[in-house]
Amino acid sequence: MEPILKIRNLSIDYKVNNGTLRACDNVSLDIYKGDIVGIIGESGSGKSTLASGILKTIKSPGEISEGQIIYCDKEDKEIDLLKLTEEEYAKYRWSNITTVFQAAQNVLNPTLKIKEHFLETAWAHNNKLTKHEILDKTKELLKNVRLEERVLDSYPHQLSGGMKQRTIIALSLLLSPDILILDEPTTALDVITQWYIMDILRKVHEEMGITMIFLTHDVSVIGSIVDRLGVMYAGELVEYGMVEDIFKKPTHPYTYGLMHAIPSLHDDVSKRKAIPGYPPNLLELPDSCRFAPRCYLYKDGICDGDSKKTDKLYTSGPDQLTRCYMWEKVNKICR
Ligand SMILES: Nc1ncnc2c1ncn2[C@@H]1O[C@H](COP(=O)(O)OP(=O)(O)OP(=O)(O)O)[C@@H](O)[C@H]1O
Repeated sequence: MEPILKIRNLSIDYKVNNGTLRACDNVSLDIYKGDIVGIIGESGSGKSTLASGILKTIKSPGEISEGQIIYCDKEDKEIDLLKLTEEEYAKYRWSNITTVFQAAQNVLNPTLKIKEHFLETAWAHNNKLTKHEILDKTKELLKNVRLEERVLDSYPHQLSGGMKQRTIIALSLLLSPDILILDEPTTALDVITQWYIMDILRKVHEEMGITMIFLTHDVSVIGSIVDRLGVMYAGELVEYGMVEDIFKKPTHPYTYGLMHAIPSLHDDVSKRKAIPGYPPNLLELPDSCRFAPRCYLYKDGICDGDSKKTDKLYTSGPDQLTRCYMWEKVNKICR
């Protein structure tokens, strides 16, 4: 399988009053064509910053300080997105790489009918399309997200939150992009609507083969849909691999903690455990490995938490990478 996106040593900083905060630190990962990838991590771990980096929407006081994001287009041409000017990148946004985020519903203009959103978006990228062509495609997309055609004549305030989110998903697919980035796409919705939307996205993926990147703090929502899972902690990617491997054999103690914190219907809820402690303040990182203050391997003296050894990712399985150099011990020692 070929990567569609190669992220290399991506670092993104925010300049704040009391210093520079590196929200995304030296992140490298390959996203493969047609895959569904989940990026999980606690609040503040840098997921949204990573998404904004890929979309080149980082705003001051943030800036991309180093790295490359190579996008392989539909003709297999490699484009370094970070080298594009704002104008050049605009050609790729919507048509190639698009996004749906948590507060996406607010991007619907309250004074425009839903159909006008579709027409304006399509014409902004290709003014040769006829109204008929756009509405035909729109109706097909609405069907994919299980919305009736009548929503076309509605105003946003006449739709429920879940309907608005499905409208945005349909809108994001209008120009047949090949990458869809979903940043907490269902967080603001109730649990039933969350599952309904995840099911729709699964079907959209089946039918369109689009590469999807989900960013969320809630692994239980995406666990059943993603092929690969990346785990972020304090700005770093700490583990990346196939979702079954990560669920069955996590090789970073943080991932282990996350997997054992998820409640399940099949086992004793009292066995679920929250990870003790809190993520570090990114302006006052520990001298040790960033996870050491919360790690059993470190607390039990099995690992010395040497930060220099966490500068890179180690191969911990045929298709699995981890930042923990004691990864072989993780499943034996963690509890
Ligand atoms: N505009 C900004 N200015 C200053 N710091 C920022 C800004 N945006 C994000 N940060 C900081 O960058 C770090 C990563 O934030 P980010 O929003 O990327 O994390 P996240 O994992 O997406 O969290 P959440 O799930 O809560 O959205 C945090 O410490 C945050 O305070």
